[in-house]
Amino acid sequence: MGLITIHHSPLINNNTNGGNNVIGFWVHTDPQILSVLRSNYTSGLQIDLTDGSWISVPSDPSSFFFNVGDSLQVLTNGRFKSVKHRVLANSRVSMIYFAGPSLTQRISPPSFLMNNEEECLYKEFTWSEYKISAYNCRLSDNRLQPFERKAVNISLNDS
Ligand SMILES: O=C(O)CCC(=O)C(=O)O
Ligand SMILES: [Fe+2]
Repeated sequence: MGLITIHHSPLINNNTNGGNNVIGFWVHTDPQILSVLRSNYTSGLQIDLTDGSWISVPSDPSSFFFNVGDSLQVLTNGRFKSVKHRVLANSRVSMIYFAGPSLTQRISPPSFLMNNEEECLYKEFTWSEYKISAYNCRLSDNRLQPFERKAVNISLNDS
């Protein structure tokens, strides 16, 4: 299953916000498996480095940007991270294909990926269970948290 969206984050004068960045799309992780993004020549997409700083993704209209979603984080048992990101209001236009599972699909890592004794970080759930749970969360929440088996601390710097 998939979904295609087109985003336009209009340019908003920073002076109207006391010189602070104006956010076009608030911080979130993508819920699906993989997001494939193509943008115009305008930057604005930023990744949360979890230490309070943000790194900008350079715009390149001749490249695709792939982003790991929450479902792929679970499918790889945390090996691939679904990073928090946001978009600044900056005349940016992007088109994104979100590749997601079907509603009844169980999301859990395949056995061939698991090392001996490796424990699943997440309880098994279906994509529709995730979606129902996500409706009760805020956009910026860790929407995988209700499915964690125990407190997992996944940071960008984990090996
Ligand atoms: O507009 C962008 O570059 C990214 C938008 C986004 O993060 C999303 O739609 O999930
Ligand atoms: Fe996103």
